[in-house]
Order: sequence, then C-alpha cells, then structure tokens
Amino acid sequence: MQNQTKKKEVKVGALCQLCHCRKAVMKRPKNLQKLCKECFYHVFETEIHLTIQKEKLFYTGETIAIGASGGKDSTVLASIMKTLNERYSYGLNLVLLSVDEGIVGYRDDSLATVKRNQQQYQMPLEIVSYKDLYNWTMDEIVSCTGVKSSCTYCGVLRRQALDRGALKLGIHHVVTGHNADDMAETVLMNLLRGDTARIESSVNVTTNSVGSPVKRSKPFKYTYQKEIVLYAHYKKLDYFSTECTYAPEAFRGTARVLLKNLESIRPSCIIDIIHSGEHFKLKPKKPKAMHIKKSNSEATKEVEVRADGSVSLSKDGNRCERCGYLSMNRICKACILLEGLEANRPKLSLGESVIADSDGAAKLSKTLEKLTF
Ligand SMILES: Nc1ncnc2c1ncn2[C@@H]1O[C@H](COP(=O)(O)OP(=O)(O)OP(=O)(O)O)[C@@H](O)[C@H]1O
Repeated sequence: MQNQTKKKEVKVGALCQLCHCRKAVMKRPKNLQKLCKECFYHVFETEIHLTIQKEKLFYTGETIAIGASGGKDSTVLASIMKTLNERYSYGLNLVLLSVDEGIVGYRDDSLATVKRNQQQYQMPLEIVSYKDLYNWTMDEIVSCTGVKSSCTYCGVLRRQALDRGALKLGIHHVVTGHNADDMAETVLMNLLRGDTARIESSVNVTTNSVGSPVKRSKPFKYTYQKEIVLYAHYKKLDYFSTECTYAPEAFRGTARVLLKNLESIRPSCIIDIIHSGEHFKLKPKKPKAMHIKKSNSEATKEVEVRADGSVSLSKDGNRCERCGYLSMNRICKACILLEGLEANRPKLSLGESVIADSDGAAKLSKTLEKLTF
C-alpha cells in the first residue's frame, strides 16, 4: 500500500484541482480528482460531517461509544469523531469500546493499538470479552466448529457484545467504521443470493437489533475504503493492519473481488450500488398467521410471521429465555450458537480434536439467518 501511494505521489505532477496552488499528490479514489493533501483532508472530513448532519446522527450532550478494533476503519473513525466533535462543537462525549473475541496473535495485538489510541485521543476505553460474556473465546469456538463458519459465530456474538458493552456503560449509541465498500458488498451479496428482504435495510445508516435499546450508526456510509487508508497513511495514524487469522466469509470475499473489479472500471459504482439499495423498495407483504403447537399442551396460539421469515414466539417478553438478554425471539441467536457449542465442550476438554461436520454448521447458519436479532 505504502509503495503504491509513493508511486502515485511521483506520477501526479499537476496542481491540485481544488485550490489550484499546491501540488497534487494523489488522484482521489472516489472521483479521480487530483488533489493536494490539505484539500483531500478537507473534502474527506467535510463529507463525513455532512453525512452526520444530513442524517441527524447525534444530539448535543449524547455519549457515543466508538466500536474500536484497532484496525484502519475504526482508528480513522475515532480520529475523525474527535476532530469533528471539536471543530463543529457537536458536544458529544466519546468513549472507545472494544470487544476482545479471544483470537491469539490477532486481537491481543490489535487491542494493544486501541490502548495506544486511548492515550492519543484521550478517550476512556472499555473492553468486553467473549470469554467473560459467553465463556468461550473465538479460538475455542474455531477449534470446535472449524474455520468455515467462524464469521457467522463471530458476527452474532460481536453484535451482542457491543450492545452489552455499551449498556454496561449506560450508552445507547455505538458508531462503527463500516464504510461504503462494506455497504456495497452487502447489497451485492444480498442481491446475488436473492435475499431481497435484506437489501433495503442493509443500506440504513442507523440500525439496531430488534428489541435492543442500543442503536448502531455508520458515519462512513459514503466513505470509500481506499480514502480511509489514504487518510490514515497521510495523517500517520497508529493502526493495526493485519487481517483476521480466520478466513473471511467465503461469499463476502467473492462479492469483495467483484466490487474491486467494478470499482477499477468505474469508481462511482460503490456509491451507485448504495444508491440503488436506498431506492430499492419491496412490495408490501401481508403478515400471515400460522398455528403452532405449544410444547406442553395441545393448545395452539397465533404467532405473527414477519416479512423476513422470523416469528415472534415470546408472548410477553423481549428477553431471551436462557440468558435474559434482550431478544425478540424466545432464545437469542447467541444462545442458540452457544448451546450447539456446549454440546461439544466435554469432548474438547478430553483433548479430542472436534471439528463439527460442515452440514451441521450450514444448518445452524440457516436457522440463524431466519431469526431476527
Ligand atoms: N473487536 C471489535 N471491537 C469493537 N468494535 C469492533 C470490533 N470488530 C469490529 N468492530 C467494529 O465494526 C467495524 C467493522 O468491522 P470489520 O470486522 O468489518 O473490520 P474492518 O472493516 O477491518 O474494520 P477495522 O479496520 O476498524 O478493523 C469496525 O470498524 C469497528 O467499528
């Protein structure tokens, strides 16, 4: 990356197309405009500020947890949030929130970066771990299930961990470094597998798990990954650049390659895909009613089947029957996963190499996809 950036610095010799006085040092990835460093900082920061303003993401006095993984996206996010908060007097209290998934040689090193960021940005830091919350580390999970479904487990557990970490601090709003490339990838993935019900929601700037009082926002919704990397590089931000030890989700990887190829031909395609997602509207569906048997009696009750196929089983509760954490389903996604894992725990403790068969993992993933979270 550094080499590529240096090459570009030498090649682009013209004046900046915005200020017309300083030497251009880059072609802006989003629109190929030739810019100097200062003008790049200005457009990059201003676009994020405009997204925050247009979407009315925050209110004065709000406390915001920044999901901090130590990677480039969340490190730039912490830096930008601090800069914009001071420049435009947002009046926000900013806190770093990290989840330690328990991946030796990856997350322990990236958390060391977050701890340095805490000093650099002068923000409080809270770390919650899978081990404390679920009594499992990701390394233990992978040794039990195999690497193939690791992203499914990690994604579900991390979303809940971020919510729980925020609530522990009395915070109801988490921002993450998900960027335009991540969004466009998700739209493409949903489109390619015909999961139209998710396309509309996959481009929302703010989301929350059903029933959760914690919302999650993405100030980088329109920010290109390449620009985040350039910003971090020019600003010499301290971030951790190693990829996760476990393989990225296979289908997302394919969508990523496809998107990169499209971007190289037409840079605006990332934003265009997001805009397509924003304008995508499903025909309204009538809620169906179905009868299910109660487990301990012959009586039946009516349950609503939601548009995404999930069902509301709990009559009066928004809480998981197992862990008591907020959930619109009788048993939350995390508990469904943990239950499957616990079944293999005794074998693990005897030192056997347990790799659950891939059919089992795929079946579990399908079950999870049908549940809301
Ligand atoms: N362990 C974690 N603790 C806290 N927040 C996290 C963690 N992992 C991911 N996030 C949040 O989710 C966002 C997207 O995460 P993802 O796993 O896609 O990583 P990424 O695109 O490599 O981001 P980053 O460069 O910040 O690591 C991150 O930018 C961050 O805000």
